[in-house]
Amino acid sequence: MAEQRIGIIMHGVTGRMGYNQHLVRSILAIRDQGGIALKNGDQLVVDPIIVGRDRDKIEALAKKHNIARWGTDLDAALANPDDTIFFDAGTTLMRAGLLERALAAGKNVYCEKPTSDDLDVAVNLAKTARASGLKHGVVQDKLFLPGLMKLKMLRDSGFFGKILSVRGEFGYWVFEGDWQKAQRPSWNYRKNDGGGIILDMLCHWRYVMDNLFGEVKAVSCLGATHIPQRLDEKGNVFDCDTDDAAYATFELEGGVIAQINSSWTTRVRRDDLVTFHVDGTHGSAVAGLHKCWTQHRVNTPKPVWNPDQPQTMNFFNDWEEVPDNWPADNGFKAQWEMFLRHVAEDAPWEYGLEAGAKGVQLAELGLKSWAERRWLDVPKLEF
Ligand SMILES: NC(=O)C1=CN([C@@H]2O[C@H](COP(=O)(O)OP(=O)(O)OC[C@H]3O[C@@H](n4cnc5c(N)ncnc54)[C@H](OP(=O)(O)O)[C@@H]3O)[C@@H](O)[C@H]2O)C=CC1
Ligand SMILES: O=C1CO[C@H](CO)[C@@H](O)[C@@H]1O
Repeated sequence: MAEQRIGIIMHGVTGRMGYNQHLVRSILAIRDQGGIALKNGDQLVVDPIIVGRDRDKIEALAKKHNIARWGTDLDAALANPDDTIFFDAGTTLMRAGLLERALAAGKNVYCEKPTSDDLDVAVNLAKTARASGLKHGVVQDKLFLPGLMKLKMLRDSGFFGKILSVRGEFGYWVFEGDWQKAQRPSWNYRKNDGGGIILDMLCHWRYVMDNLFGEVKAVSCLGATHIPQRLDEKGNVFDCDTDDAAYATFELEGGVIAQINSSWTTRVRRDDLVTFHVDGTHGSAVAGLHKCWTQHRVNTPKPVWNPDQPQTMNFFNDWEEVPDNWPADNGFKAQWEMFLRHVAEDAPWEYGLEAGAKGVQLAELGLKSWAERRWLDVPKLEF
């Protein structure tokens, strides 16, 4: 068995996502498991260099995790021909510019979502990546969640019959930062810093719906800024000028109707932080991040509306859990492994920057629908 090295420039690893999901739980986990086995029997071994603007933070991370290569000079990192992948989980607004630079330096590129806050920029980025012949990709982590993979299995098995509708509930309470520390960065609530839950979440919902329930054809979205002021990381009060909740309805291919609420201002009383309830002619299912419950047409109870009596039926008892028939790895790591295989041995890959642009498109249309108070069609993008 021969060893093949792959050099990865990682940017944004001092942030929440870059550190937890991409550095520690993906690339370092892949390093520590000894790499990944390629089809030809070789072992692909990852060799990251972490790059960021804050020397102290980057150096401390490198020391803590035994990462030999680190730096603050991105141009120098991009100039090294031995590193063939550039990854970004930094701030949304810098993403497209960084990826353009990396593509110009001949790097394969992979990144967090959204690829931009502007559709034209996202489309041009996808076009540039396509024209370069380099490999490119965007994180679509929700597709790798066990709960959503179970929904896909149910759909592929024909369990649902015809899918009629989908109700998605995403969210939890994000503390304002006064008497409890906020658990999200403050830029999420400032438009000029790339914040807003519509931009954050509609790009996820685009690939979830396209891949699991039907291509998105039209959107109607109402946003809200429920909490007008919060405290930032330094304890200073700031004005929130962008949406912290979004109430959206979508028309999908095949007549499926999807409603998805996304909120940082809701208290959870449901199975998980995100749940999708799918109703079909033959069966229904409710999936959270990991678990999924089903109710087939033959197991469907027949309730009778009688407001004069307390409810006697326990509706939760009529659902059966889908077993865990395959091992669940971290979804970000699973997608990283696919991307590494795509780069190293041209393995199939469906998550290019075109998919990233489609996510930005839905977010942009969601914002426009809110501003103009109307339904909008989702046109097909050309790359
Ligand atoms: N797929 C998913 O589930 C999720 C994806 N995301 C996406 O990930 C990205 C990062 O989000 P998150 O981790 O929450 O954000 P954080 O605020 O935690 O991290 C931001 C990162 O960007 C860097 N950065 C910020 N401003 C600058 C600048 N001016 N110049 C250079 N570097 C800068 C920070 O570096 P420094 O430490 O030096 O400040 C840090 O590494 C966003 O695009 C977001 O949409 C976010 C949440 C979930
Ligand atoms: O993109 C995202 C996906 O889900 C996460 C869970 O809250 C969010 O933090 C987020 O910003």
